[in-house]
Amino acid sequence: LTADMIATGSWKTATFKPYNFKASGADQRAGALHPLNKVRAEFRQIFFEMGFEEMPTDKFVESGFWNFDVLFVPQQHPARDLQDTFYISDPESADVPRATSSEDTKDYAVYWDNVKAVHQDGKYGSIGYRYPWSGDESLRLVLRTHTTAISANMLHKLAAKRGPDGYIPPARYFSIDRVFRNESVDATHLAEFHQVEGVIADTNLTLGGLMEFMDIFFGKMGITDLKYKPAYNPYTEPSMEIFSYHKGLGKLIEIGNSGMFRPEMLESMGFPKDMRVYGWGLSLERPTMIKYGISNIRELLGHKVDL
Ligand SMILES: COC[C@@H]1[C@H](c2ccc(C#Cc3ccccc3)cc2)[C@@H]2CN(C(=O)Nc3ccc(OC4CC4)cc3)C[C@@H](O)[C@@H](O)CN12
Repeated sequence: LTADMIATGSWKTATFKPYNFKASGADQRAGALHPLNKVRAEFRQIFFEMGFEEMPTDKFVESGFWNFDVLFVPQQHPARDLQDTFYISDPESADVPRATSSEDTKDYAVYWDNVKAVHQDGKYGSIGYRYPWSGDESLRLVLRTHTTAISANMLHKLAAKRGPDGYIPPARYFSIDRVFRNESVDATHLAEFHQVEGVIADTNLTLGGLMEFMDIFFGKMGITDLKYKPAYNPYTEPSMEIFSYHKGLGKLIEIGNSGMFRPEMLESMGFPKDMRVYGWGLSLERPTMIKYGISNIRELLGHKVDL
């Protein structure tokens, strides 16, 4: 039946086959939520219900100062080499760190000097790395290699806050966003991935408390029976790799990494010696690939082409 048949009246003499009301409709190319966004929403829900505040992660480009130096990562560390980190050629360098809003009352010159001192000469009881710390190196621009750069920026601001009791208020921050590593690409690794990171700042925090919190946090994702293995990060001491036995895969798998941020990082920011900060991280891609049975990480990118 066409518009023309109706207009000319020819429909009156035409023969039509009977309607098949049982016929299925045409394939509707309906949209669907991206698996990464579905897993991201699950993590965000868990963070929010556990009292975490989401960090602003809309800065992919960071200075070496925020991405490495404030985290007590020495300027000779291999993670800072070209084969691990994407450096930006234009602009050539970042501005020196400064307050970016009127309510930011931190003295960035003092912070800069503290970071330089703790690397170069040691400070706060640490012997430091004892090398000539370079301000120019610190101002080189990189694609952030981890969201811990933002965690450091948020913790630095927290150190200036005071609660009604006159002390720095406890805080819980999280972020889930893209990070960039100049790594060789394979079926499970791309030059970028989404890092999930949480930090908890408070007094009387212990390593046992971190393990207990990890059990609860990952338990909410159905990841149980965690095992902890001593590890090393320049910015956390002690550090632990987190493992879990995955029944589906029939093996122990690495779930993430965690630790207590070092005093060289926290006291440089102005935190008192009794303030501790938990940090932990994992990727969004790994749980998503396992949950949705995706074997090649490229399936998480771009259009899914039906072959
Ligand atoms: C360069 O690779 C880094 C990435 C990524 C990672 C590792 C560490 C951190 C961190 C951190 C940190 C530590 C201390 C303080 C602050 C942040 C963040 C991301 C994953 C971390 N990993 C990872 O996600 N593994 C994982 C996580 C969940 C999961 O769920 C399954 C349903 C059951 C399965 C696996 C471990 C490995 O995949 C590892 O090979 C790759 N890691």
